[in-house]
Amino acid sequence: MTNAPLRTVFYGPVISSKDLTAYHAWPRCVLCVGADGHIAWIEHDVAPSDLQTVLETNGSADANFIELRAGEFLLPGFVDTHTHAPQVPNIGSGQQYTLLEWLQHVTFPMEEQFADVSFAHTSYKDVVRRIIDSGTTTCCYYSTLHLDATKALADVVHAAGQRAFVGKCNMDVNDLCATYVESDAAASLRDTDNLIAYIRALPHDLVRPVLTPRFALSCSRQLLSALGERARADRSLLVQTHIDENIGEIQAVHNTFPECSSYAAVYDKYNLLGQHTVLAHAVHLTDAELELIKERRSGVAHCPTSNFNLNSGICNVGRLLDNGINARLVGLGTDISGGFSTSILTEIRHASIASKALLMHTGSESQRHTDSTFEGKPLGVAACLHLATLGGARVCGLGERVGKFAPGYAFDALLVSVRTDAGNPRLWGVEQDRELGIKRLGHILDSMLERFLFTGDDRNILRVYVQGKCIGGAAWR
Ligand SMILES: O=c1[nH]c(=O)c2nc[nH]c2[nH]1
Ligand SMILES: [Zn+2]
Repeated sequence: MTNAPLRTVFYGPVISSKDLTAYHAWPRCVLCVGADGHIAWIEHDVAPSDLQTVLETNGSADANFIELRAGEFLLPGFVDTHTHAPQVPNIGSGQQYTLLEWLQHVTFPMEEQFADVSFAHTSYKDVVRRIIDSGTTTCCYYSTLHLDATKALADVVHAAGQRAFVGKCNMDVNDLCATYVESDAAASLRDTDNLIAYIRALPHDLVRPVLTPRFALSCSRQLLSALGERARADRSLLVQTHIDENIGEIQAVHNTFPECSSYAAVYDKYNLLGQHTVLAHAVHLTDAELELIKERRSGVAHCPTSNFNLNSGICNVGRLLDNGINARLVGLGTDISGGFSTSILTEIRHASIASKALLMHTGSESQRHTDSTFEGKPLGVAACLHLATLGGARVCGLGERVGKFAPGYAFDALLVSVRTDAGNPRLWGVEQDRELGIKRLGHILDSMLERFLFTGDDRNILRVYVQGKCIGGAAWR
């Protein structure tokens, strides 16, 4: 029997998130990627002596065959649920500021330069390459307020083959910088509609448009209202914005929208709080806001590096998870250049540290909670992996397509190496022979994963696949 032409079969260790408390670690997995870039079939435990039979039974004996070497494994690609592409050139600067002064003195002057489309195109090529090679297979990008530069970003992402959401900032108000603002709500909407049509006309649907009211302070009521109408009329459109990041910002929102009871209530009033909304930060949510967001089933992009770096506060992610934000819909965001890293690995580390810092601050570990709750505990490896992959995919509405390895899912994946020859000396000593007993192999795989998550970098990410196609990584260059 022969099936449709099958493209590639991988044989070796495969790790994939199950939920916030557990992940699958299959040391001797066979995973077949079809010609369409989707996972065709998976056999979780195949001894070398059974391999040929398994391939033949699945009609895949003639497929391209890749056997992972000892010290290598496959992991679902990272999902960055919140970042700013035009701020990458600023990365690592301006850390003396808090949010509003940082926007004024560091960020808006940088973003203004993207009025020059040729500068934008050149910059975005570097930016997108760097983000892909960091292991991000799906990225939610903010561009600037410029239409043409945002089209350039969409073009670059499209050409690179990354899965992404690309949004043009809506900003018809800017009290912090008089030269970086759209002329009025109508112009902002016209450019937004133009961008949506442009992105939707691109030849494949890996890149999608996203409505991007920058934050409540950057939009007039008229603009918020019109954007909410668009979100309501087209449920396939994702919305991304910021919420409750910094105390000064929250106070300014209260002053600007005194008729609304909270920051979240502003977005809700204008129909921008829905199932397809990605809310970045959510550091200082009140209980009432938490309830509202939960009711609306919006997702949260947890951006711990940025929150530390801009001195915004520590988001209590355990509280969000326990309160079932959109069925536990929380992902990670690099929030460049509030955050200083293009890598979701950095967010994993800071998410872990943030959860421990909260613990130190509030005292001993919570005794009240059960094993399936998260508040008052350090985030474990399984939770970190989940937030970085499947959780992030769910936040941006792709949880049925990417974020884990299962038949029918797109093969968005990282081929990770913790071998000495990957060039990262901090990860020595974890190469092992596949002939070891299955239990020992599983244990080694746990250790490889944890050490990669906490000490790995782009040298360890040999190949980055999106929809079955290799688009980056250290071995691809
Ligand atoms: O971290 C942030 N980065 C930004 O660019 C921004 N704009 C509004 N609010 C913001 N927060
Ligand atoms: Zn941001």
